[in-house]
Amino acid sequence: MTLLEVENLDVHHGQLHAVRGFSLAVEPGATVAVIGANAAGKSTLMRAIAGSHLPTAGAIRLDGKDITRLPAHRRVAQGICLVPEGRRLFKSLSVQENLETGTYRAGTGPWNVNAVMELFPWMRERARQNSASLSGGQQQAVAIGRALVANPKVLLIDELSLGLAPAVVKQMYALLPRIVERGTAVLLVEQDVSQALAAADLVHCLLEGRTVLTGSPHDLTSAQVEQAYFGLAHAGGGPEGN
Ligand SMILES: Nc1ncnc2c1ncn2[C@@H]1O[C@H](COP(=O)(O)OP(=O)(O)OP(=O)(O)O)[C@@H](O)[C@H]1O
Repeated sequence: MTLLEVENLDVHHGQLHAVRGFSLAVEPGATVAVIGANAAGKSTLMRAIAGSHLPTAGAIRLDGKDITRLPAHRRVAQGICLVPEGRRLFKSLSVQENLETGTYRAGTGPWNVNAVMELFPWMRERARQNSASLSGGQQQAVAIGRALVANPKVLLIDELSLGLAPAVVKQMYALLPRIVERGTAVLLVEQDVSQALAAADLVHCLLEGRTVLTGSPHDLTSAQVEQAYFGLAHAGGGPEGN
């Protein structure tokens, strides 16, 4: 059964139609990427799936169960966790304390504070360090760890690479398979197209809130992706003109 299903989703900010007729399916163990330029609607989509912004139309199902109107905190308990854009750590708390906040309403599964510290070994030495004093990459790691300890079925990551040096981005992406191999599907939003294409089994390209291209990165040419990303021409390869 499809793990996460989004069907014909519309999301508004007042009069602004930010996400238009968006559909996607995330299968267990998959890594799915949503790419798109600034203001394409990526973060709005992630917040709608996480439950912090209610859609105006369409449906979101997890394990076949309709969660479209479920509040965000109850989605965490059902198995959806968001790593928000800009990390949003509790800056006055230590690394360990930030991780512990994620255990509230945690599901059962392989992840706990110890497992996260095995994934990011530097965290053990810095467990008591204030999170505000960490580098951007370290803060991103803590934000991912805080979401993982809730044992999500689907981990949503909004802009993994934002503000990070290329070498750090590479390290973070290199760890994604270790998350997926433990049974957590990943849905990520990314402006770094090459990283997203390298990591994902399936990619959706958003332009002004619509999917303009979708497919396996292996089947898409870089010209198709570029045209869809920048809205240069009819890109082909997916559901268009919703
Ligand atoms: N809270 C808000 N109130 C009003 N408009 C918003 C709000 N958040 C986003 N928007 C608008 O919705 C549209 C989509 O924004 P969104 O942040 O989802 O795009 P994005 O693809 O994530 O872009 P970025 O990569 O710049 O974060 C934009 O036009 C943006 O200005």
